Amino acid sequence: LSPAARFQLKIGVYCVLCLAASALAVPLCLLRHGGRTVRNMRIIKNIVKNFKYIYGLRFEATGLENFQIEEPCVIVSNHQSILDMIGLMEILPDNCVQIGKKELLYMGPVGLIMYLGGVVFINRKSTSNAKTVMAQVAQTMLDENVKVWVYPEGTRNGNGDLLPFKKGAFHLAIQAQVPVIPVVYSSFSSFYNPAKKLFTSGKIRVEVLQPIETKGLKAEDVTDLTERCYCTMRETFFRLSGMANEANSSGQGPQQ
Ligand SMILES: CCCCCC/C=C\CCCCCCCCCC(=O)SCCNC(=O)CCNC(=O)[C@H](O)C(C)(C)COP(=O)(O)OP(=O)(O)OC[C@H]1O[C@@H](n2cnc3c(N)ncnc32)[C@H](O)[C@@H]1OP(=O)(O)O
Ligand SMILES: CCCCCCCC/C=C\CCCCCCCC(=O)OC[C@@H](O)COP(=O)(O)O
Repeated sequence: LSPAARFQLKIGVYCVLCLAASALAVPLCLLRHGGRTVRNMRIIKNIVKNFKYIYGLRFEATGLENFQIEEPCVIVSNHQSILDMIGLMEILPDNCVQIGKKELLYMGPVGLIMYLGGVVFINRKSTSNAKTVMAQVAQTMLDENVKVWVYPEGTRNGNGDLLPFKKGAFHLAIQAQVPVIPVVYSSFSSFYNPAKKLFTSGKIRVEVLQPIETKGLKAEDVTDLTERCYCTMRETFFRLSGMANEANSSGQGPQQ
């Protein structure tokens, strides 16, 4: 097999695996909990945690104790690829739902299992819709003590740096007055690169950083909170990925 065909095959297997595992998990979730609830995430997690063995991925996680807080929180992490779902389930704390784009709902059994797991779907093309949904989430997380996982880059990005952060996650944290917990995954580029048709086994470092408190912060502090979080996560990303620290710019976004 050529490297390109091998790459396509591995991705194809991943898609089939996700579809098949979802089709298996749907009846399990329905029998166990009867419908849409975050408690289904435990079932999904226990299944997905085995995917890493198929691809020879190893995870080395530190800072997991930072998830041990009583109150809800907003977890923000970097987003490199569809493989992030494996890294997500590797460390996902209990009672935690993710924010996802609504297009994911239409992936057959995969959409259904996300729905059953309590994933909150937003329409990224409509800021007002996204804001309304996020405001409801702020209330729900307090009422039901759930954590919310957001990818603040808003899209996948595997180019070896972080995209500038969108502000939704930070509005959410300030509205609910709950801490932000940053989570950083090291770069996949040494073992996974679609442009180079590279997909081998590899090790991923994950660090759960200390909670950043938002008590007393107001809407006008969102930009500052976003930027602080971005800088900390970018530094951590370069450190975990073994790259020279390029994060000496003061603001968000790639340096000119
Ligand atoms: C069993 C086997 C199973 C196998 C398969 C299993 C599968 C799954 C299991 C479950 C796993 C689920 C995994 C799901 C992963 C999903 C990943 C994704 O889909 S990532 C993409 C979607 N997520 C996001 O986009 C989140 C990040 N985006 C944001 O936070 C954005 O801010 C937004 C979407 C809320 C809005 O974006 P946009 O319209 O582009 O607007 P902005 O530029 O961000 O903001 C415009 C101005 O509005 C202000 N703003 C933003 N939000 C708010 C708010 N909530 N309240 C008030 N104001 C807000 C913002 O500040 C901007 O104003 P400015 O003046 O510029 O500051
Ligand atoms: C009957 C319909 C069949 C549809 C077949 C689709 C098969 C797809 C199967 C498995 C794919 C695995 C999905 C795992 C979930 C990962 C979520 C994810 O990473 O979404 C990407 C999104 O965050 C960002 O989107 P963009 O980078 O902006 O784009």
